[in-house]
Amino acid sequence: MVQPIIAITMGDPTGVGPEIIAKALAEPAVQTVCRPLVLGDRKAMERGIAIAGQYLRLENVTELPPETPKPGVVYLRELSNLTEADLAYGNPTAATGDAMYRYIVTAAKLCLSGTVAAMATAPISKEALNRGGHHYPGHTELLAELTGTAEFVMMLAGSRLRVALVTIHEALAEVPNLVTFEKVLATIKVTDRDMARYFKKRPRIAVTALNPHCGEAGLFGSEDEQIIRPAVAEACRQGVDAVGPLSADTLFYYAARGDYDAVVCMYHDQGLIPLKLLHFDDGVNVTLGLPIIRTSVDHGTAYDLAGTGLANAASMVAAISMAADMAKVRMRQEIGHE
Ligand SMILES: NC(=O)c1ccc[n+]([C@@H]2O[C@H](COP(=O)([O-])OP(=O)(O)OC[C@H]3O[C@@H](n4cnc5c(N)ncnc54)[C@H](O)[C@@H]3O)[C@@H](O)[C@H]2O)c1
Ligand SMILES: N[C@H](C(=O)O)[C@H](O)COP(=O)(O)O
Repeated sequence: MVQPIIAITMGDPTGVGPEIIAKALAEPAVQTVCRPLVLGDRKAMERGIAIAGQYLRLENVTELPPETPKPGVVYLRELSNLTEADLAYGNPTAATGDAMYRYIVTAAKLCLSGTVAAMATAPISKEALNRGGHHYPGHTELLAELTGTAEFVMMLAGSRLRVALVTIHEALAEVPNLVTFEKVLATIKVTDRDMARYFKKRPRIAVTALNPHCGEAGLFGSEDEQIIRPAVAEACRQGVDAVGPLSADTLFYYAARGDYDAVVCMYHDQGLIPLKLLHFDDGVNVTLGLPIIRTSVDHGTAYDLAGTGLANAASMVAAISMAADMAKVRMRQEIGHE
């Protein structure tokens, strides 16, 4: 069977991206399940391979990797030719930020045209992306715009816990205004639909409260009773297996022991703290709701480690593997085998 092509975006070339890509591509668990195509910068990738200490050869391609990739070869579509100054570890310039953007846009276009089966992203610096003239809070929002998707969900997934976010990259002070009936309902429904589609299981979903103790009958806020409870009830009416709002302080304990398949959370740190506590090494960030498949590492650019060779590539391996699994599910669905 010809393996699906997964576009792997380099992320910030001055962070740990190139190194973790090199480490991941040296893993048989990655090489045997897909044909990786790296989108990035040649000098940065050469440096990443050297730092990772891997015996890999870099080959530029103008289109795609061959149907039978050569062992030990990394296929690269060279999308930038950054200078030494642009590649200084931990110091991305505006040109570096613009390059990160171009890697992502190219991968999204390749996915949309069906040229590649999925994309897996290495970490970017959102600040550098913005300095490069691209005003997005992260990959998720950029990909939603590029694919014309109104209802999208950031999910971070590990074997013990999966969290899906109602609000993503927002100032905490804005969160209460952004937790609306429509947004909570849409997050529950997209999570239910895409988990059933790609992970072959109708999920049992728990929904967190926003306030301590679910607002304690209005003493600590009204959002839980007035917004979240009706949204969960409507999701259930539409056939979703959901429960909530449940107090966030205890909910993750039950979810991590297996009572729920996913937890819909109201804001970024509410969901990502427990997720990263359990799964920082091997978690995957997956964007649900898009017409394309996108996975990512669950960590950032780790500038403190860039260039040391100490970065852990397990999340990158997991992200590429999940993208390949999802691509295969989708291929089987498209030819009517599921
Ligand atoms: N998927 C993404 O693109 C993504 C995800 C998270 C953060 N970011 C961005 O990354 C930048 C830095 O963010 P941060 O400092 O909050 O988080 P970070 O994840 O980069 O670093 C937090 C800590 O985790 C460690 N760490 C991170 N990745 C590691 C790895 N692979 N192996 C071993 N240790 C690792 C770092 O050394 C650091 O001590 C920010 O610009 C942020 O927006 C990007
Ligand atoms: N919120 C994510 C995390 O903390 O891991 C991260 O910032 C990545 O976001 P994008 O996938 O939207 O870049």
